[in-house]
Amino acid sequence: MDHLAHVSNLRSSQSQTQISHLALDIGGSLIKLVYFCRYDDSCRDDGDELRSQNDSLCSKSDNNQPVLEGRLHFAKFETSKINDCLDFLRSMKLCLGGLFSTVKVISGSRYISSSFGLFTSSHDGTAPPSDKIFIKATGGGAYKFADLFKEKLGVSLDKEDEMECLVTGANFLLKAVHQEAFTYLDGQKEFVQIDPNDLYPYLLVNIGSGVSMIKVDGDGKFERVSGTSLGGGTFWGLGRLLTKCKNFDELLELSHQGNNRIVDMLVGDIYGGTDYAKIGLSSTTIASSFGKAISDSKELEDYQPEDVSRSLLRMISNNIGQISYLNALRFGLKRIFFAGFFIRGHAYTMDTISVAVNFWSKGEAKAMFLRHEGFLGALGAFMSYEKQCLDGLMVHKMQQKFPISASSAGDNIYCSLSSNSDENGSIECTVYGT
Ligand SMILES: Nc1ncnc2c1ncn2[C@@H]1O[C@H](COP(=O)(O)OP(=O)(O)O)[C@@H](O)[C@H]1O
Ligand SMILES: CC(C)(COP(=O)(O)O)[C@@H](O)C(=O)NCCC(=O)O
Repeated sequence: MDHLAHVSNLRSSQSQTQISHLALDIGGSLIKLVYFCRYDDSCRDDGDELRSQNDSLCSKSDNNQPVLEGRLHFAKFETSKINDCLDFLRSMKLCLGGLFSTVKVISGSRYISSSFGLFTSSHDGTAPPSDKIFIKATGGGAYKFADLFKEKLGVSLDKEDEMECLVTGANFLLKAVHQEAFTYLDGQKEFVQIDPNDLYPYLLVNIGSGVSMIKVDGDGKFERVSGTSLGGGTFWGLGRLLTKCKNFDELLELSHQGNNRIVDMLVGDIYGGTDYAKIGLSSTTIASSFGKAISDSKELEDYQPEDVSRSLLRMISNNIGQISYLNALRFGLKRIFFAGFFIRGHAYTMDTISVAVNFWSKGEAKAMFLRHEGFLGALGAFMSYEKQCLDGLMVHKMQQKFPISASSAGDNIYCSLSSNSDENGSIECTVYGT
C-alpha cells in the first residue's frame, strides 16, 4: 500500500484509531515507518484529555498491567521524496489531532509522554521537562536529516544504531510473529516454524542500498561480519540508467518478461554448447554476467530492456547469495535470513538467492526470507522505546493477539500476524505497560 492510500486509510479510520508510538528508519533509498495504532473510539488533542483518554483506553490485564490493543502499521517513502514523508507525518497531526503537540503523561516523579512514541524527557527519564519532542530513528538519515525534522516538524530524532536495530527487529519478528519466515524455491513458498529457543546462531543479510551481513548469536549479541556495496542501490541505479525505467517496481516488473541469456555469457557459449562437467558447471550456468555485451557488436539500444533488467537482477542476487553463503560457511551457520527492500517479495529475486545458496552450499545451508523484510530497522527502533525505562504506557510487552502455541512463550515480547492481517502486513497486538 502506498503512503497516499495510507493517509486516506488513516483518515477514514481515525475514529477507531489512536497512534501511540512511531519509529523511523531513514535509509539510503527508502524511509520506513512503524507505528502503533490503538483501537479507540475518540480522538482528543490536549494533554489533559489525553491523560484521561489513556485512562479510558487502558483496560487491565489479569496481573493488573495496563493493556492497549491495536495494530502495528508499516509505511515507506522514497528518501529522495522526504517531503512526502514529512507531509504524511504532518497530516497525521491534522487528522488525529495533537500529534506533535507535547502530550504529557506524568508518572511518579518522571515526566514522559508516550503518545505517538514521542516523549519529552531527558534520557534517564528523571529530569524536568524540556520542550523537546523525540522520535526514535535509525539509519543514516537519522543523522543526515535531523535538522530537517527539527525545522519542519519541530521534533528531534533520537538516534539508534542501525545494526542493532536490524538485529532487534529480526529477533522480534522471528520469535514473536507467526508465519514470518519462509523459504522460496522453484516457485514454492513454505513457511518455516521457528523455535524461539533454537533460533541462534544465524546470519542476517540485509539487502538495502548496500548489503550488511550480520552474525546473530542472541538478543543484542551480534557482529557485522561482512558487507558488499553491490546491493539494491546498484540494481536500481544501474537498471535505471540502462533501461530508462522510471521506478523500481517497473524495473522489477520488466525483469519478469526478460531472458538473461541474451545478455549473459553462459558456460555453453564458451564451451560450444556443452557442460563443463568436470568442475560441475552445466552449459546453462552463467559464466559471465553481461558477458555477451562484449562480444556482440550491439549497442545498448539493440538490447531489450527486459533482458537487461533480468540479467542485472540475477547478477546482483547471485552475488549476494554467494557472498552470504561464504560468510555462513566461515562461521558454520546453517540458516541465512535475507531481508531489506531489495527483495520486495519478488519471486525471481528470492528464487535466484535460494538457488545460489543451495548451489554453493551443496544443499547444506538454507535461504529464508521475511514477510516484513524491509522493516527490521524501523521495528528495532520502535522496540528501543522499551529501553527508555519509562514508567507508564511503554512497549514493555507485546502480547500476541492470536496465540500460536504455548511453546512460543518464554520471552517478554509477543506478537502475531492476525489471521486477518491486511495487505500491508500490519500486525495485531496488545501492548502491556508496566
Ligand atoms: N519504491 C522503491 N524505490 C526505490 N527502491 C526500492 C523501492 N522498492 C524497493 N526498492 C529497493 O530497495 C532498496 C532499499 O532497501 P532498504 O532496505 O529500504 O534500504 P535502505 O535502508 O538503504 O533504504 C533500493 O535500493 C531498491 O533496490
Ligand atoms: C552503509 C550501510 C550500512 C547503510 O545501510 P543501507 O542504507 O544501505 O541499508 C550499507 O549500505 C552497507 O552495509 N553497505 C556495504 C558497505 C560494505 O561493506 O562494503
